[in-house]
Amino acid sequence: MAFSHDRRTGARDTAPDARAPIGSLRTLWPFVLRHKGLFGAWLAALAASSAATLALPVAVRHVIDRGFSSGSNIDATFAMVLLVALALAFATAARFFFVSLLGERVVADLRNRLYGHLVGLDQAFFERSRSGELVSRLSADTELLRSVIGTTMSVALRSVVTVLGSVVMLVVTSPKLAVWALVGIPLFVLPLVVGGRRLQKISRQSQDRVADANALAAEALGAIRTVQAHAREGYERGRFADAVALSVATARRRIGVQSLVTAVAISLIFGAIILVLWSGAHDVIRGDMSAGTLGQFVLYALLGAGSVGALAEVWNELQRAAGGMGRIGELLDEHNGIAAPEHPATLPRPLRGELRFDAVSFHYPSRPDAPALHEFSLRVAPGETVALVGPSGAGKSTVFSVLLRFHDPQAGQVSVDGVDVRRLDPVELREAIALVPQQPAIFAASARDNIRYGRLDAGDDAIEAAARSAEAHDFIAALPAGYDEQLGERGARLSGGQQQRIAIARALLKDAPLLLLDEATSALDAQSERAVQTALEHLMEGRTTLVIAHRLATILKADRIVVMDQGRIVAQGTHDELLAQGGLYAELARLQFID
Ligand SMILES: Nc1ncnc2c1ncn2[C@@H]1O[C@H](COP(=O)(O)OP(=O)(O)OP(=O)(O)O)[C@@H](O)[C@H]1O
Repeated sequence: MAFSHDRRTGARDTAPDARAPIGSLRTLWPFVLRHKGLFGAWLAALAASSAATLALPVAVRHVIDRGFSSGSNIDATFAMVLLVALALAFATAARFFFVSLLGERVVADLRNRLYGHLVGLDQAFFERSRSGELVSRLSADTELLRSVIGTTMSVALRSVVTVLGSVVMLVVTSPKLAVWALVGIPLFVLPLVVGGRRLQKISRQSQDRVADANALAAEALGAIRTVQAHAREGYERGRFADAVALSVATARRRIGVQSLVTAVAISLIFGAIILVLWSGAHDVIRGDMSAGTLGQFVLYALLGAGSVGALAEVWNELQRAAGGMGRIGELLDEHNGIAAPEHPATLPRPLRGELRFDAVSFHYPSRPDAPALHEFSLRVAPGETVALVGPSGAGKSTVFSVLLRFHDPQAGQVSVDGVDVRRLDPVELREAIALVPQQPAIFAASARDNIRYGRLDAGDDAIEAAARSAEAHDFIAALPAGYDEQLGERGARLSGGQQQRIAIARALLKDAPLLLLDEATSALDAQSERAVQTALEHLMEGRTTLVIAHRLATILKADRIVVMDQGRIVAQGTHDELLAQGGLYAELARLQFID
């Protein structure tokens, strides 16, 4: 198993689950409270805009009753209406501004908090989760919450205020019609709520089908070299087309239901208005009510009904958001199994660089019955270079993992200069170790910044010196933009040997006393091979080195060779000694290092 290889590229997003307890949204509250000023400003703007909304029908009544008759103060009436409208405009703008900004700020805090938490979690967590899913929680779920705060929460509170306000004003305007309306409104809102629910369920299925198609595309595009090398473009086109067709079929059902709901909604709303108008018209004709009052009543009824409808919609959205928040909450609750002890020990300075493994037994959390290391004991003297060799799956990479505290062994002890690594802060431990993985991670940044990853405060001179020492200077200098050349995602613009030399330069810059080297298995051409070899020799100088060796040159240079099989050490010695013993090493040497 390659030490640095990341196999978790799961691109498939999990569909947000339908319902979750609204209570999980409470987790958001502390994030909102951090912006008390914005929150308060929003509430103030909300109060103002609701007051203006509720005043508008009264203004309209005045227009109808007095605005058209000569003699009354027509200018003053219209000026008042204009004033209410302007107040509504500005209060609404302010409300939108404050609540949207609040949403952005809260979501930004939440994303920072979540990402900060995630990058610090232990390897066991990353082994059981898929990186695609984590990214989707960081993006899709937090996005959901942005809309909750920026829109849903705003609509909810505004609608509650409007519903209550309209009910009061309906009763004030015409108690008799109010009874009609209060019985009628729920009757016509109910079918809409039911239809909305159903619509939402189908919508979700439809989104899931779109996500499936996207996941398929992401997977194929991510492995485009494999796809093309197998000449499977046609096959992939077919698979994608099938997924898209399925999503259209699901969308068709959604569109159908949506059309039906629209027809029912419009019939019901107009039916209700006509009913109220009809009954009110009789009152107006009899002279029991003014035309303006009827107008005012209808407007309040519309406002109230619209807000009840909005609340029903908001409820569904809140539940979706609660689902998102629930999943984020779960991630925030994940605790780091490899945390620093309360009073961490410190490593001696300068570090001598002695490594000890004492009867270390370890199995991966997902494989309790398959020990990856079995009573593994090894002492590496300061400055010594030990080569680990063994068949695939022997546990070589696992030795690195327990030393780096990516995992803690179930039994035994790992120590550096006599200090048990479990007593150290993992950050201090890892600062003392330079790791050159088999497949170095090259970031989508400049060559300079990629090397600087080894020591963030390194100056340009130090970076160049490290690159020279790593035999990387010449090829970097020959790039069109030199050290400023962007290396492309995953180092797409570099050869394998060049990527390795960048990783070596990074390790040289880090200048840590302990070196873990996972030699690449892939063969390089002779020239590149020699450059990498020279770079490695510079890197190993004066450091305690553990190297997972695949090349004879490296093995011959090591002070000692440790042969591993099934998590144990089966033999140790020099190349000649081990060859003379025969056994596993002789077999491996024949297959791997000696043509
Ligand atoms: N993350 C993991 N979860 C579960 N099991 C694992 C994990 N990583 C490795 N293993 C298992 O632990 C054992 C030791 O693996 P390890 O990667 O240490 O071997 P290796 O000697 O480095 O092999 P290779 O030379 O192929 O890289 C193997 O049986 C492997 O399947």
